[in-house]
Amino acid sequence: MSSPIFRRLSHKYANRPFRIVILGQNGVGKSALTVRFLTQRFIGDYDPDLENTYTYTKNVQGENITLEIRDTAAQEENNKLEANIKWADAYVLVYSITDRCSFNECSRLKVLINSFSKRARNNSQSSSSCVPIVLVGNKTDRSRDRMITSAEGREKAQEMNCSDFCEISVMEEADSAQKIFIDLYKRFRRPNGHRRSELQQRVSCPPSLHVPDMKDSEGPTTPLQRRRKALYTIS
Ligand SMILES: Nc1nc2c(ncn2[C@@H]2O[C@H](COP(=O)(O)OP(=O)(O)OP(=O)(O)O)[C@@H](O)[C@H]2O)c(=O)[nH]1
Repeated sequence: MSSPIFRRLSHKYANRPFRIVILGQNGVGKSALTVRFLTQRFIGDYDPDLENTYTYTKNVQGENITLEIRDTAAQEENNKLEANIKWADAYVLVYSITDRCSFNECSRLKVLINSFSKRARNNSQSSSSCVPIVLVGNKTDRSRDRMITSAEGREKAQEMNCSDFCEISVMEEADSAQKIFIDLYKRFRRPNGHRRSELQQRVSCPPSLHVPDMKDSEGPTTPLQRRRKALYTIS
């Protein structure tokens, strides 16, 4: 039988919000994606050095969901990255379709996720399982400058054993940003507030291209006023 302390800790853990961290090279649009999801708005420029964690609550098909979303600063030292990877339940890896360096950076980040995320390590024991990672190619509005094809992106997502892949223009699309986060939650959430068993997580899930789904795409009602190093609550 488990001790009372263990029961208290596991209860606390099971009931905490689902945590998503956004990782990627500088300038790929991590902050733009985060703010697009939280507020439905596109805001052009952000302070590159800030890291923010936002709490987001929303009713999705009759269920109240709470997410914690951490928008990281790109120039993070490895120990900060490690802490962020350990903190999260799921990962959004962003690159710009106009920048091959940012695409390659996703492979490095995946290696770090494999090393530091318990869930990734467990999943890697089963070749058919996937990790809660969405690979996102941003800036599709800049198609003339495209360096990474959609096929390459999809292939990389498969290689990296990601759960999903999509391309997006955060500047032009609000609904796709919603879908990225809500789908991650739906796919990897803890049913009835409880953490999924490892067995439940070990499902085969090849990455696929997103088709925007309007059902869950309404944004929060309170606009984000400004960025600051803090914990934001948006509901
Ligand atoms: N054309 C285009 N520009 C975008 C898009 N998304 C973001 N940007 C621009 O790309 C630049 C970088 O965006 P950020 O959101 O600050 O990128 P970031 O990844 O958070 O960058 P760091 O904070 O430096 O890590 C800004 O000038 C944005 O306006 C997009 O979909 N299309």
